[in-house]
Amino acid sequence: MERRGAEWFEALPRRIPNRVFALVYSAAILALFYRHATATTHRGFFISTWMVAADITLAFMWLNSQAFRINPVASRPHPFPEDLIPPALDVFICTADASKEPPLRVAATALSALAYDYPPEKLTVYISDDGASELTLFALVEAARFGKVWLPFCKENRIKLRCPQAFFGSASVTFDSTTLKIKELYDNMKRRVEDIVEKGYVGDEYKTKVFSRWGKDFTSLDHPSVVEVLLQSGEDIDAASCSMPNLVYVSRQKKRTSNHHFKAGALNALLRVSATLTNAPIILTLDCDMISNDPSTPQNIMCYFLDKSFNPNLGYVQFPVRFHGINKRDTYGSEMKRVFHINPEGMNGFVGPDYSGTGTFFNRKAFYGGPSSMIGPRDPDHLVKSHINDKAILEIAQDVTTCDYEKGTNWGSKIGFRYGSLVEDYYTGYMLHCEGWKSVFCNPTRPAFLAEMPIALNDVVTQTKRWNVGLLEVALSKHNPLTFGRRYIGSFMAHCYSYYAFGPFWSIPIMFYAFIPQITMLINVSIFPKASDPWFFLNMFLFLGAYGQDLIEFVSVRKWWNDQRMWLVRGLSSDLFGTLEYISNQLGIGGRSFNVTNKVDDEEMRKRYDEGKFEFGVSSPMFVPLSMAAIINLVAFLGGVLQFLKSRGSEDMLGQMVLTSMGVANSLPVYEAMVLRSDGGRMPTKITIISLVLASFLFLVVSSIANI
Ligand SMILES: O=c1ccn([C@@H]2O[C@H](COP(=O)(O)OP(=O)(O)O[C@H]3O[C@H](CO)[C@@H](O)[C@H](O)[C@H]3O)[C@@H](O)[C@H]2O)c(=O)[nH]1
Ligand SMILES: [Mn+2]
Repeated sequence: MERRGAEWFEALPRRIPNRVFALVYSAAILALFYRHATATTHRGFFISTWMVAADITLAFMWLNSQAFRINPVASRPHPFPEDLIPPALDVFICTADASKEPPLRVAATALSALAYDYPPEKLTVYISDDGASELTLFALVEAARFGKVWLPFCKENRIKLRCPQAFFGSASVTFDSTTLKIKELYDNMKRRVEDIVEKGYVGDEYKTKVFSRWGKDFTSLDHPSVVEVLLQSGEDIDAASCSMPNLVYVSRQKKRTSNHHFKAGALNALLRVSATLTNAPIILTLDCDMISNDPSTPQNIMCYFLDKSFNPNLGYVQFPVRFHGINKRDTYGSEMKRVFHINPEGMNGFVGPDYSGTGTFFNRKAFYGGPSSMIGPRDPDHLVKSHINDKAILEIAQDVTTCDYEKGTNWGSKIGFRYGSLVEDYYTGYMLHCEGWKSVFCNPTRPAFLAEMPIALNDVVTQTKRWNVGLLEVALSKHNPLTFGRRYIGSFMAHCYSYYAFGPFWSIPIMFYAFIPQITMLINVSIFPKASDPWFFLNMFLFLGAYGQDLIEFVSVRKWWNDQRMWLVRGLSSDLFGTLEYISNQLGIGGRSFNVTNKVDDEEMRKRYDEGKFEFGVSSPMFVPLSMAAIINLVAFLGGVLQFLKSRGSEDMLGQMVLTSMGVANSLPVYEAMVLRSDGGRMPTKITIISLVLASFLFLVVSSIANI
């Protein structure tokens, strides 16, 4: 399964120590289970069972994670072969809710893609608006106009960051007279858009033909399909008399009664519209907050698709999702270094990285069956000859975005982006790999894209809860990576995918280790080996070994610390609640929904975030288990300190004390938010009280069954 070809790939040196460590660590795991099987302790049945379940889950996840570590490989970029003509490129940008995704931001993202250093007659930017918002459309109309000065300005000055919002906000800009003039134009545009957004509708003075569909019966949940060409290459000329690229606004038809399949459905609609209008062989998918940070990206990746010496079955090129606006200590571990940087390198050594949903260049053919089993369209290479603004063509484009179009077809099952999981990105990439497509991870020093992450804890865990529901939808389906996937992509890749799919199960060990050692220590029940027992060192080795390896891969101690804390926080919130939501969906209670991540900035909140404070603020039930853990750990810690002072049981309890101290250190921001803070981000008193009550209850329950 290993990837060959020295000129394209470079094996990373860490794979050797990784393999050695994996051997040692797996011996330690075996020893642990040997002890579980043979040791006679005075733990009760209930606690022993949960402990074994916790340790089995940890061992299973550890086994999965080894697949990422066994053969990490970096890709070597190749210069674009000069004698080749660049193919056409269709860029897909999705937006879904103008109240959570500010129209100005969507427009700025579109501008950053329109401004690519790419032949304008070969570049088309498609916006899919699942919110069917005239405000978003208005912002895009404004962007199309502003683009006519912005594009030549960027190209003449060789600007790299071509999202106007980010560019004017960055510290390195020198404001000469031209720059100031452009900034004024941008500010005017910004003001117009923000005024309209504030009003909530587009006034008559701005109502051009493109808004004609928005009428009385037009709502975001029920409306006909809209396809509007806002810029047309060859027709629209910029301020330097060069052609503009194409810009197309699409809002697929919606009916209350049909299933829209969320983002996957939106992307499939774009696949068909673009096949009708431009049919570029290469497609870039972007979220509406993912701006381009490097105008040469499309040129740079074409080598993978065009160079004959590279794998002809290349399905997609994945860039790491990198973020701007993350605070220095990365409070919520939002960088997701493991998911977006370390693990993709691990998969790059086999079939290739998973699909992250954004920052991905696709081979259009990958959406139509396996490399050797294409299932339509009849002529995937057809060149679109008519004008994209041609009336007949636009009618076809409208037709392919109606609710009924997909009925009785393979869309979402065998072709296009796949339906059935709320992580359509993960699921689609996985299915493409199973069909035989390969992918490649491209991680240039200068980030190709910059995205944003939520800055309130509730938004963070709500996002991961949705991911968890989607992951379980794959894990517990007939496409389970370990049974189905293994047959097509091999064991290593299957374990990589399994690592994510079963991620929500982290809550089994995390809940155990957050509550049980602490409560049992309070009632003087020892559950780990004594400090003088040689087995104690085994436990310490397993604990420190896993954490240590994680730290080494992370490099920055502070970021690592916050990242491991978020792992625990997720285990006590989104992993648990995601699993519960998945179960209730399966039972038919409550429908599946894609809760769009909030991208609106609150100034006060941003200030607190930049200071590194946790943002609780809202009374979210997901804060309850982690508050309970904070309380129980603190009480146990104080109790433990007393016991140690009296030097009673210190030998028996050392392991439990180590975990409790770790729990308290991790909970410091929770105590602060409960007691010390008075700002809007403090822990709501209601949550604190509920947690106190439930923590006491849990204490009573566990202490009464601890010896059973
Ligand atoms: O019905 C929907 C719902 C969402 N979106 C768009 O999907 C994108 C991602 O949504 P967001 O709320 O930002 O979700 P995140 O969890 O931040 O997104 C991550 O996770 C998603 C899967 O859950 C992937 O689709 C994304 O690419 C990936 O960045 C956004 O551009 C949305 O506008 C739609 O087009 N239609
Ligand atoms: Mn997002």
